[in-house]
Amino acid sequence: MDTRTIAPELKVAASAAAATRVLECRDVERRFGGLVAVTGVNLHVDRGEIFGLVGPNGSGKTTMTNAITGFFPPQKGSILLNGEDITGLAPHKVARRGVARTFQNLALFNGMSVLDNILLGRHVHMHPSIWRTALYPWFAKPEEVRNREVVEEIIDFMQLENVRDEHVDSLPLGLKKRVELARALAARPSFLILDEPMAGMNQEEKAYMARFILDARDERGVTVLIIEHHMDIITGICDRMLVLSYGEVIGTGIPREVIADPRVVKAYIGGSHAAQ
Ligand SMILES: Nc1ncnc2c1ncn2[C@@H]1O[C@H](COP(=O)(O)OP(=O)(O)OP(=O)(O)O)[C@@H](O)[C@H]1O
Repeated sequence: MDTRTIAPELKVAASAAAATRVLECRDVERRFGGLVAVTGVNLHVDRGEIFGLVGPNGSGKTTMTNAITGFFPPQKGSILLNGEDITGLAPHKVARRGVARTFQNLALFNGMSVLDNILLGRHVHMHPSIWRTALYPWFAKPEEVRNREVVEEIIDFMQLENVRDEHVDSLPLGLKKRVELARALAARPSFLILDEPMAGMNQEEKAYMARFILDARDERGVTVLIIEHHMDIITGICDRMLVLSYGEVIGTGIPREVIADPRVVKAYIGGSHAAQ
């Protein structure tokens, strides 16, 4: 396209949109053997948004997060983070660009304390090599102090003071999920992907978790993509949402409008998850 034909005000608007766009997925497709897990998925998440990704079981939600974070890159399409193409970048490199995630199934280290689990979230910021640290330990000292400071601040933010020295395996599910969120936040991400952070929680635990997610956005400036089956949470905290069904987008926009869309209602009633 000849850009000279585009009106200046449109160019300004386009560059402003690009500046606020944290994540953009363009025409993403991922297959596993003959199975098309997701295809033709376009989505974007703007800075400061909480964006909901929903859909019945097997609709491709985790596949999308794995494509974004580099675990299973797309075979077609592209993924842009802050305007830069990160398609196919290794997971640790995506993490270094400020992306953190939690997992659908808890990925905590059971034999370790809450504090040590959260400290592991700092690994993306640990620079000295093992050899340098072993030979010249004073290099590592300031960094270790800094990591401890960050972790203490996160423990305070996530209200985990009372259980900081407990082994994570002794904690109830709601607290384990909170520790996982704390570990992700310890990386000081600018973009956070939460895969079913409230699965298995009771109403009170869900309300707490929703509060922490909102605070992470409001007080720490974190942009959030959340996969969640609880529709009350999606409508309660998400600015926008997108619905997948059989790997394709069937609805996107403001939650209260999207959940009223007949295609979305049908997908949920036909799927194994009823809208809750
Ligand atoms: N690593 C993999 N190897 C093979 N098939 C996979 C893999 N990951 C996902 N799939 C398949 O891709 C499809 C989409 O799965 P995905 O886990 O992305 O769905 P989902 O929406 O996250 O489901 P759920 O809500 O149950 O977590 C499914 O048919 C699944 O079996």
